[in-house]
Amino acid sequence: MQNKKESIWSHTMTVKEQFHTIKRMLPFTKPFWKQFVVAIIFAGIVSVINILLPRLIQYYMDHFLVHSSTPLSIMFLFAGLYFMGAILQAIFQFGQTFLYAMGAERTLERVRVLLFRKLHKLGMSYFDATPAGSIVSRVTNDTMSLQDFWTLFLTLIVGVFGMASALVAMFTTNVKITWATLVLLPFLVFIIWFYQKYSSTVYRRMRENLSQLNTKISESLVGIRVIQQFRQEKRIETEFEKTNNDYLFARFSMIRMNSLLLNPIINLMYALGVVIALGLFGINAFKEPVAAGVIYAFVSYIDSFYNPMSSMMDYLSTFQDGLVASTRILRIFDNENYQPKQNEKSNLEITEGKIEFKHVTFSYDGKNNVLNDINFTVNPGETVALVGSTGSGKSSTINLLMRFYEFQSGQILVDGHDIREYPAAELRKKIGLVLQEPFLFYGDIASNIRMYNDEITDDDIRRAAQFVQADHFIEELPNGYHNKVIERGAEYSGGQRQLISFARTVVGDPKVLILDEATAHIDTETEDMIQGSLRKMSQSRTSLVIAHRLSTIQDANQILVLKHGRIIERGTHDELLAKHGMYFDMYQLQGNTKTVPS
Ligand SMILES: Nc1ncnc2c1ncn2[C@@H]1O[C@H](COP(=O)(O)OP(=O)(O)OP(=O)(O)O)[C@@H](O)[C@H]1O
Repeated sequence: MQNKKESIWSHTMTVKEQFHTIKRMLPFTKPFWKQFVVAIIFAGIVSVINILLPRLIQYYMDHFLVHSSTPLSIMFLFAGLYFMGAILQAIFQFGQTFLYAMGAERTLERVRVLLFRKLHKLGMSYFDATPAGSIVSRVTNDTMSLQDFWTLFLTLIVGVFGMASALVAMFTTNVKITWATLVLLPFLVFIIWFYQKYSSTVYRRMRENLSQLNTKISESLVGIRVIQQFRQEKRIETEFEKTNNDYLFARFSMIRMNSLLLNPIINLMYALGVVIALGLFGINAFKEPVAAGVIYAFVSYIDSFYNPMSSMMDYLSTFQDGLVASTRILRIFDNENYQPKQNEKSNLEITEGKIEFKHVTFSYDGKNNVLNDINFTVNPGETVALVGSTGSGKSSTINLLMRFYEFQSGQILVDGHDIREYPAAELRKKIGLVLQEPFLFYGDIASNIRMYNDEITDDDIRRAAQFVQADHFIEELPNGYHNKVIERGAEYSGGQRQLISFARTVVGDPKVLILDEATAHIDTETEDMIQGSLRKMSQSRTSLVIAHRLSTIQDANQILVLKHGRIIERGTHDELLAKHGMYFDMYQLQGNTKTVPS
């Protein structure tokens, strides 16, 4: 859930933080620096042409237009020159906008790719702590905010060029009158300062409201079943309407502020500048005649001076947005919460499938141990079952073997070697995991079994499906193995999804098989059907099985009973029943009294 107090959007960045963030974002533009430099040079050329064009008109007015008999050829010459200048300006303007926008887009694309790459390197603990919605919003919304951020730089560069060149032109036209028109400058600076301060608050509020709106939408979509089941629609709708309303009012504030401060005030300042200039030129005219062309050029320069102001201010308002988005993105890049490290250079292979846990202790948060001094061995081909009440640490044990989390002390050995000594690919290939909630990808059944491993042939897929007895239902589908799988496999039953994931696991022929409540979603009939297959699968493989239904693990070579992260009992099914301990109680609770040995 989005916590209002913790939201990064509510934090106003100091100037030092802003500079630091910009400095860190700039290297992303490095591969495209040539485009940016050319775009900036073009922006300079556009500003120069912008100054030269009024000069041309000024020259024409003061040297030719004042005479009643200007030859047509001169008129055409100046018209032609002006037109060519305007065309040149348009070409450079196009080049500047195009090159800069392409550079900015490429930079965004690069940031997105690097971000996505980085996300896949992060460990599970990062994903435990960060809601999926928030990660999606970083890769999509935040990178989009960066677009405005980069555009602002161009707008600023173009604006500064435009204003500076206009100022130089004004000074070269009339120094005194230029100083007089600059009387308005402090007021302008005050408006910019005020706008920047007020707009960042308004935009921040808008961002926060939007973020809450997104959280509400994603929460209600993810929990749609629970919402409908518990008739929460009204409450969710009311909450959504309130958040939406807050967002609307935040936008109203923004519209009010922009409507007042952007164009009207800047236009007013421009008009005042023109009035001052014309007034002073008028006073000067009492002493000596003032050329009309000079007045025309000066008024044009005042326009060029004020014109970039509103677009610069407009982008300034989203500047904070871009900075905050950058900070959020940089936080992902800075995250050191990586997947546990493996020795990627080693050539070690898992050939036997022997698993040993030696004094393994583990905690998710570094404070509270969820596994304490875990010791057990699974010999090649053996099946070891983990049982225990909910929260006792069964899944955590498997999470360590799958290297989803790094453990704090002890050792996990595979075929006698430290698990860290194997390259990640070898572990993933030789240790097959079937999860409680099988996840299917968009595509078809074959691609979900093959998992984009080109070494796996269509025959392999068929054999794997037959092995887990998924072939019957797959072949009855309209397109068989090429039947479509939509997102998360929503069109298949829990049991069917489970069977597909079984086939996916066995097709790679792993040495070690890990089944986490693998039969939880399968009805009794299907379960009976696949229990045989599971036994077959386990025969040649080392298996570590989590099961709540104790009847399914009676044949295990060893059963480990966990409680509060410790193994409190171990032995075969019969040995444990004879102990009359926790396993015995659990077994009886499941209504299995008849088979309990006396
Ligand atoms: N990602 C996590 N972050 C922090 N704590 C966790 C995480 N996953 C599990 N835990 C905690 O670790 C302890 C052991 O959980 P674990 O999932 O291993 O139990 P389990 O025996 O598999 O339970 P169940 O049978 O309900 O699946 C619990 O107290 C749980 O709250």
